[in-house]
Amino acid sequence: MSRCAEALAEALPRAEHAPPAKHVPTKPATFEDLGLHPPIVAALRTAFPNIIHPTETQARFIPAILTGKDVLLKDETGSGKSFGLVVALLNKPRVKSQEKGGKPHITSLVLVPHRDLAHQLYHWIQKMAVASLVHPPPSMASVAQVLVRDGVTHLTEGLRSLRQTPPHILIGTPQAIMDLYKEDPEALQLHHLSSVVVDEVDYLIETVPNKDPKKSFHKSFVKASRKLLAHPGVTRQLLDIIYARRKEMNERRRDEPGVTQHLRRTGKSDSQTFSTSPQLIFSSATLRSHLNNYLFDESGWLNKDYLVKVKGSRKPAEPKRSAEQYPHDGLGGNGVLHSVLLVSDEQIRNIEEAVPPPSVLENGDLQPISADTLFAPSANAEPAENDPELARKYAGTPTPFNPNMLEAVATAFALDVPSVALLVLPGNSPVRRAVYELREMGVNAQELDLLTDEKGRAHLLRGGATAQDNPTLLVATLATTRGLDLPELSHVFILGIPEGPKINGRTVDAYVHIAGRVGRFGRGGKVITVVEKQKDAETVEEGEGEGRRVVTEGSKMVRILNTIQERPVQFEHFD
Ligand SMILES: Nc1ncnc2c1ncn2[C@@H]1O[C@H](COP(=O)(O)OP(=O)(O)OP(=O)(O)O)[C@@H](O)[C@H]1O
Repeated sequence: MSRCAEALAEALPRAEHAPPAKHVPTKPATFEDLGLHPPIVAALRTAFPNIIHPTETQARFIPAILTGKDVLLKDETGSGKSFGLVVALLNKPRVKSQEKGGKPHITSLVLVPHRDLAHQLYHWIQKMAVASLVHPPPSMASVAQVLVRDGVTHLTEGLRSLRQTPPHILIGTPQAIMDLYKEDPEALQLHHLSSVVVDEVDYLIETVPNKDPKKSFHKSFVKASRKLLAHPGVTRQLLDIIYARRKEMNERRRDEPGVTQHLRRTGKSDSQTFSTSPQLIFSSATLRSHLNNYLFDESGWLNKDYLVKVKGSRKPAEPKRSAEQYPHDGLGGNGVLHSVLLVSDEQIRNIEEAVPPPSVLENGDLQPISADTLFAPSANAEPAENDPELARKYAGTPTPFNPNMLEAVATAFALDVPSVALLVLPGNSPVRRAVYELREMGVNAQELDLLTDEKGRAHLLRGGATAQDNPTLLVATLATTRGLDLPELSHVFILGIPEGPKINGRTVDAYVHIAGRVGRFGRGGKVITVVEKQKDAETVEEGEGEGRRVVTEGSKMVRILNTIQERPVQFEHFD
């Protein structure tokens, strides 16, 4: 290990000296109160001067992590979960080799669903490492590394780098980590890990909700459960490898209920088995009860004797109400406005249920820019042009997108977005093709790619949204936007109902995550879902007698918003 990395590692506290969790005082806690080591807090303050106090949720889970507990963490999008996790992991003591002069081991493994999120966490760590008081600054390879699938480079350069300099924190997608494990299990040294974090756990570990055996849809539950058994997913497989001993012990505890007491009576204990495995942290804004139950009762991975559940308290679940019963003035709880646009060949309009927008927007950044200003040619604007090769390629093939819907996005974007917006396409949509179509409409559209694209990475750095000459529309799918934090973002456009037309918990969660890209830390924002206005012949009816109602794409969106206690607001540029 390099001298500077050694120095940073030395600056970290020893495990046995980790300060105890403190009670959260009534005045805002400081990061030092949580037990974070002063050099880490100093680096945090220098790198992120706007971050002054820990959030409520950080004040609860950071001490738990520092004391080695397993954590089940659930709080709303933008509450600082991922950021707090990174800070806590940086603070953990480095796992050193037992051999004299041996290389240190990887201390923490962070599993994330996609490479852009891996890159974002790395970027936060890099900023803090650069700002640390250790001189010269530590080599980044010894502090953190990213391992994501990228052709085979993760198995060549990635593996070489891990062998050469095992990092304090390894961030990767489960597939890439599994590839590497199969190639060379020793490179990861999984048995030496001190912590494992699974961020966006509900995306990485699939579970099926338990259904009443008497109900007709019980069959589909059985089918889905069988499918899951046959294809458990890579994250489960990885955790089964890392926590094989815990799993065995938990199973033994379940099958032989008195085993723990028996061991204690005979002077032995099974707690050693649990504490020699790395602490395990699961995090997400949406952790449904079936997943929670699976993780807690069935998985066998957790140390239930030493575990905390941290659940956000900002928005308690309320009994279901109809849209009219919501008292608020249309401005969402966290300053976010939710709109739904219905698009047909003839027009773009708001859904009927939408209420007028609040007269004064709280966030000055969101004041719409006039169309004249936007469409005026600007000296600095760099129009995003399509590659002629692409034009040739796409010219002969029909677009997979409804042009009216893309046009609605392009128009709304031009009329209202001051700086940066995100367009989320349905899963499996060809992102490049959407970018092409939007550019043909004159939109400065870019594929969201934080890892390989310098322009993309720049979006992680900038602060709040200020009007730009040529606003950017970043284009992505749900799979690549989970957990991302783009400080400039003021608008999110969603093409169609997220996760398909069926309205269930999954659809609602998908909407929550997409919408959660704005409204972070009081920055406000707008979420505009664009759906197709069905022709009368295409509409479906539900229910009987007085309860009979026509189900449209618009009414489905109202249902989703109702579930999350938000009310649709008119997008003011359309009727
Ligand atoms: N204590 C804090 N004070 C102010 N800002 C913070 C604080 N902690 C984190 N942030 C900022 O808040 C933003 C959101 O943080 P983060 O991505 O960790 O949220 P999250 O809860 O993980 O969201 P999601 O559920 O969408 O993944 C980031 O820009 C981060 O820099």
